[in-house]
Amino acid sequence: MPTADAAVLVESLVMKYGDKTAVDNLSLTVQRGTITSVLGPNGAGKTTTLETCEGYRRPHAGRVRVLGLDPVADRRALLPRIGVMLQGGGAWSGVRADEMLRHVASLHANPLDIGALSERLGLEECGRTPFRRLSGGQQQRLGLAMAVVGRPEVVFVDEPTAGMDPAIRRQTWALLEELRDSGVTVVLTTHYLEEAERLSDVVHIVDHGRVVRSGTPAEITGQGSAELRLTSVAPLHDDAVSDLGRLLAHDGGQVRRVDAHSLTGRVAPGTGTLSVLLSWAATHEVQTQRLSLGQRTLEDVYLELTSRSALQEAPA
Ligand SMILES: Nc1ncnc2c1ncn2[C@@H]1O[C@H](COP(=O)(O)OP(=O)(O)OP(=O)(O)O)[C@@H](O)[C@H]1O
Repeated sequence: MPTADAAVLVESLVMKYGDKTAVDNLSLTVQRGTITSVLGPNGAGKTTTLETCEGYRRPHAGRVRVLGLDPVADRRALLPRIGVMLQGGGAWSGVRADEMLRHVASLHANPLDIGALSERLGLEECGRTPFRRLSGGQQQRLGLAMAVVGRPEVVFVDEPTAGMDPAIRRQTWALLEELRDSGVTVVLTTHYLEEAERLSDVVHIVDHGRVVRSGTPAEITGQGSAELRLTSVAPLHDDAVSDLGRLLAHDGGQVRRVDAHSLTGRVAPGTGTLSVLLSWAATHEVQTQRLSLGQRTLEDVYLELTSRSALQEAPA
């Protein structure tokens, strides 16, 4: 992946809070004009990484560049070119929503039309409400408006749709997609994996302060292969399981036993696999209690990558 002209470049970043290493040699690249999601469990180091890109924190080791600039040393040059939506809104508690948005707009040379943006994000109804009195979803919307009003080249949005109702969440997706389509780079974190899968051009999955998988959602979910899950009423014979493995291997598939009654596998999608399965079940007299053959989701892969370590850490 080319990195020279990247919107965001994070190289071997290390961030510590006292003795605790929150970000542990993390590297990632965000290409211009993409929606790139940084995903990971609570405490994985996503916010710390974003805050370092935004210039709020100085790297303990490693290098961060945003639009080719150092977010700390070149802060004055970079600030007008980026937009930041902090977790929890980031506005002053007593200030009215419309005043806050006008104030942020006034800091930029060529801001978006405030009326249109407020309408777009359903903020007109609460313009006169002090920030602390806004609902959680309204605070999020105001935070997003403040991040994008200055027409940034790169916008960092930390959990933008947390607390939003489904309709507003969709409007927010549309706004982020429009920004991307107009050339803006969007870097976001979210715990909604369906949202990440739908919106992102590229996804970085972070766990324990490191990137554990990067790619497009299609690459990560392994489009081109399907997930097989089968549970039999009676225990499955070893012969039957290895026979199925042999049959599906012709199309590059593989299966593995989960327990006495169940198996799982990565197989070629389509009717060929289905007919192999049906004739195999007839040959070995396997009566299926459950049989599913479908595309893996980003959530499946995410849980596989991150729950393994969560389980290892769980107290005995
Ligand atoms: N100011 C701080 N002081 C001490 N420890 C901190 C501080 N901020 C974050 N941490 C710790 O650093 C680690 C990474 O936190 P971070 O907020 O970056 O994670 P995250 O991936 O954004 O999590 P979440 O999904 O919950 O927002 C966590 O263990 C957290 O407790």
